[in-house]
Amino acid sequence: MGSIDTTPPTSIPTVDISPWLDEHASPAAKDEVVNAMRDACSTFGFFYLVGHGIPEEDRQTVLDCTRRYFALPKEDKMDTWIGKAMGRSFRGYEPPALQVHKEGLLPDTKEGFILGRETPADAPEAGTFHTGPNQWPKALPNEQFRIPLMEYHGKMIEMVKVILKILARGLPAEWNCPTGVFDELAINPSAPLRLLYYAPQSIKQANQFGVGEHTDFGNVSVLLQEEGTEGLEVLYPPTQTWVPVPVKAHSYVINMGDMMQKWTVGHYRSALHRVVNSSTKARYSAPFFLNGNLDLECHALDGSGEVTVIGEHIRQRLMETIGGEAGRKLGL
Ligand SMILES: O=C(O)CCC(=O)C(=O)O
Ligand SMILES: [Fe+2]
Repeated sequence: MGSIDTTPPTSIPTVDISPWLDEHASPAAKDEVVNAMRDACSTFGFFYLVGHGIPEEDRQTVLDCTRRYFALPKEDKMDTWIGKAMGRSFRGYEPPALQVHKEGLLPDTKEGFILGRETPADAPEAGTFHTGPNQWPKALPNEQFRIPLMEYHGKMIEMVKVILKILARGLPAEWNCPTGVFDELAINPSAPLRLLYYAPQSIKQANQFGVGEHTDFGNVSVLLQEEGTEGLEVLYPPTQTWVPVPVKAHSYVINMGDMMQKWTVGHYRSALHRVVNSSTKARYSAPFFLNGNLDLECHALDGSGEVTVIGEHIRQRLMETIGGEAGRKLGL
């Protein structure tokens, strides 16, 4: 029997996927990538991703767009208010204090702007859950907001497809899953990119966070954070300790969501995390969530029989954090 480690780790692991992307890398080097990602996702559920190939310039452009949006006057932001989004598409401005993650906590202080795959208003599916046209702020020229953000959004989907291929290879061999087991996830997926702003907090209340402790709902989350800021923490279950996740230059923070945990019957962990923002400095971040194709029926990969439809699962989880009247108004 192995001994239980009672020493909390000081950092989440780092996974370099450059050998996976390099056509000249050896099979052994690719296997090492698979093993590193599998170990990170089955212990922490979180890792720093490096060697991803997304140019730094693209990442900085997204953070510039985020700063630009939140510098707009309140009326301009409210012009894109999520309550004005088509049907149940869930796009646009999310004012502060919309989400409560746990009983006893005050609402999150963060505010956000949500965009996703562009579905024209006249498409038959427009206005169904998480599907529809984006709401773009009139005050920002397309070249300074819409165009670079949609380009980045497309790159995020492609990058997550690569991560899914690696994760598929890291599933237990006895499950006999094909290497394309996750491929259908990324076909017409629900894939929100959220621009987030955490206002400086001069007074920190013990029961209020930038984002209260929570797990992500979907399959794979890709977080871009601004360098020189801090606040993200991940719970390490064996010791029940919050491990800080400081920003590491040129990296993403990747984590598994609840749907991935359910689908893989806990092989990949969806870990609790939170953002403590007690800094007197503003903080910007841009998490991207690959929830996946909303109609997809996910059969538990160990063959045990449980079936979950992604759209239903995501809607349930959202209702738990944006319940009551606000949730009803947004079409949950
Ligand atoms: O802003 C961050 O660093 C993390 C945000 C987060 O956890 C979320 O939006 O789910
Ligand atoms: Fe999160």
